[in-house]
Amino acid sequence: MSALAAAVEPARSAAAAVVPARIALLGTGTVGSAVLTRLSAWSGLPLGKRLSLVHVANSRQAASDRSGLAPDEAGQRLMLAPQSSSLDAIEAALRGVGPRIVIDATASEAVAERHAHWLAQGIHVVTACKIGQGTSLSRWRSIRVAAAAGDTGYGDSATVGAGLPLLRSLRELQAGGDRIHAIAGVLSGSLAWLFNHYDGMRPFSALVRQARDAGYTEPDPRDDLSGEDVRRKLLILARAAGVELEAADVDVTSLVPAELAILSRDGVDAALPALDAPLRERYAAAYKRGERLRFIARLQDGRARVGLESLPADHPLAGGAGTDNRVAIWSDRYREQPLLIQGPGAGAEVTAAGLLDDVLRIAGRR
Ligand SMILES: NC(=O)C1=CN([C@@H]2O[C@H](COP(=O)(O)OP(=O)(O)OC[C@H]3O[C@@H](n4cnc5c(N)ncnc54)[C@H](OP(=O)(O)O)[C@@H]3O)[C@@H](O)[C@H]2O)C=CC1
Ligand SMILES: N[C@@H](CC=O)C(=O)O
Repeated sequence: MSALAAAVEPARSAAAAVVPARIALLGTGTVGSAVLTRLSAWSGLPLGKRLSLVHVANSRQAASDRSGLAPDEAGQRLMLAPQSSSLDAIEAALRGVGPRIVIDATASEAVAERHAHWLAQGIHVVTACKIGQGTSLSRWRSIRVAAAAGDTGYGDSATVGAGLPLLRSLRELQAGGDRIHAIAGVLSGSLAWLFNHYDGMRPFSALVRQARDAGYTEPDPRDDLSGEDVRRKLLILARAAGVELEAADVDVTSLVPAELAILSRDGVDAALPALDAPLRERYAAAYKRGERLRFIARLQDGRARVGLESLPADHPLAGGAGTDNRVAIWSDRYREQPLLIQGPGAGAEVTAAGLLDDVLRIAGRR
């Protein structure tokens, strides 16, 4: 063996000896399916060898295999699975050597309620769901306490900006000694898409259906239209910036008329046209002034608000296309001109990529 080969060999066998992280994926809808697609593209590649999918579940069924489920067969295995879905089954399914990671690709309160428990048990959590960190302050605190107690990671990149480097930038600025002064911007991918496409001619409700079918909205699009999804994202950003707000501290102006808000989920689609007349009026008024409608979140001096604003066409927050989020951050070093972060803020592929970035970061923590 040459000297070079002898030097390379131990490094190779150390890499080969890396124990893959064991993954439980919860949710196989828009985002969960894209996670499976991305994982299956890594089959046989070095990235894929670092991860072993041992459990997949939706709200109805679950499939587990300690030796690993092939991601491209997981959907089929789930359909044929005799096991009904239970959050109690996850710890047993993840048992074994190597880091254990739950990926939460649901919008489920019950799953979010378990985050702290898993973290305290030594199971890392990576989530696209904002309910864990973006609702009550007590739940946000319990997640942080549990992660410290369990020495576990909480991957939240996908919760705001669908994986855009927003939370990461806030944390890095503070780690570098900056205080965060203010945050303002478009935090909803679906509302960005809607107001980038709405021209006052087509009914707004038809666009909402299109955004839902493209996978940009929450499972219930009223969670976007009411501003609730943006409230959660602003709370996550604010708390990460050291401003520990309660949900009620955010002043939210909803786009959902009362007659739509009171319906059960089954009745929503048929009632969406209730949005059309009020939004046509808002659009016409903005158009007359040469302005653009944008759904904006603002945090400044401990005050937070979320709602539709009419902005001059050349306003820094009026730009962007498609589902673009566009967020300005003012801090000690970005005092006059803010740091501006822009990019797609919704969609299955970017969100799945954001989730798996966090998974790989955590799996590499050893
Ligand atoms: N869509 C996007 O662009 C983005 C979404 N997100 C977040 O990702 C999450 C998922 O969104 P999306 O994929 O669009 O939603 P979907 O409605 O398409 O999928 C949700 C999935 O969660 C499953 N589920 C519900 N409860 C449970 C449970 N107790 N155990 C296991 N699985 C469960 C559902 O099961 P079943 O199929 O049986 O109903 C479904 O498969 C949401 O929290 C959303 O806010 C974040 C960033 C971007
Ligand atoms: N429904 C959300 C999806 C991403 O979080 C949005 O529209 O931004």
